Amino acid sequence: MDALIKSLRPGKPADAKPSEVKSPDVAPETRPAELDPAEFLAAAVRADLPRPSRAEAEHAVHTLLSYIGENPGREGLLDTPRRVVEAFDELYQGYHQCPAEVLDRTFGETAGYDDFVLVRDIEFTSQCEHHMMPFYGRAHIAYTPVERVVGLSKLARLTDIFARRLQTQEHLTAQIAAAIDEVLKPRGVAVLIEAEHTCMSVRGVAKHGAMTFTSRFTGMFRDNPAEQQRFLSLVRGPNR
Ligand SMILES: Nc1nc2c(ncn2[C@@H]2O[C@H](COP(=O)(O)OP(=O)(O)OP(=O)(O)O)[C@@H](O)[C@H]2O)c(=O)[nH]1
Ligand SMILES: [Zn+2]
Repeated sequence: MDALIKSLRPGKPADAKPSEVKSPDVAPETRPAELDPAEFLAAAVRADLPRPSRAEAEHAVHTLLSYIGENPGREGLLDTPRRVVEAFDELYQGYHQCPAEVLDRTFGETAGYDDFVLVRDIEFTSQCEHHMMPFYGRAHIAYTPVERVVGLSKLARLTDIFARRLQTQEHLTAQIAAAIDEVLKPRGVAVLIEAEHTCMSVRGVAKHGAMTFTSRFTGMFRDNPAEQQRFLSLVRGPNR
């Protein structure tokens, strides 16, 4: 796996802008610049980069409590900075996890299986990068394997790793598809995500129940409208 991640890091200079970095094997038009696999397939937190201490993070929560008009010294709030930082550790654990590793274990005994594999209704909760408020919903993921298949739970684990980072729904959708494409090299990937954003239901425009749909199709799903339609009808069809 290390070799895979290393092979995806084409000696990129630390200060290069993403737009200046070229992935060697992929035509530029097939993948947006921000989806450089060297960036998103490894764990995002690097041991060699300095991070604020836990005490500093708790102090920041203390400051926010004062900012909203609270008294951080009252009994009910004494442990709140610790709890909030622990909650952040949980909600943002995806920064410490490696998407490529999750897809590393594959199985070859598929009896010549040659159709797509669809895992529907993968529940997730993520945090929007604009407001740091939750958005939650379901991801539907299909891929058409070439010889080897991945464990089904790994598609859900992959979703969680990317969801447990600050995200936009579009970025989450694209990253899931790109990771599967990059590691499994399937004949195609289809990802559909439906989610409700609390930043537009409990604040701001306050529209409860508005659902956002995003999709990403690669390979045979992008090139063959019939396959795309078959995926969509299994995900959204009358048998639900
Ligand atoms: N495209 C996209 N937009 C998102 C996502 N999550 C939140 N947003 C939007 O991000 C936008 C941020 O808009 P801004 O005008 O900068 O921020 P704001 O003043 O808080 O906007 P309002 O939410 O309209 O009050 C809002 O329209 C949000 O609805 C997402 O996953 N994808
Ligand atoms: Zn938001």
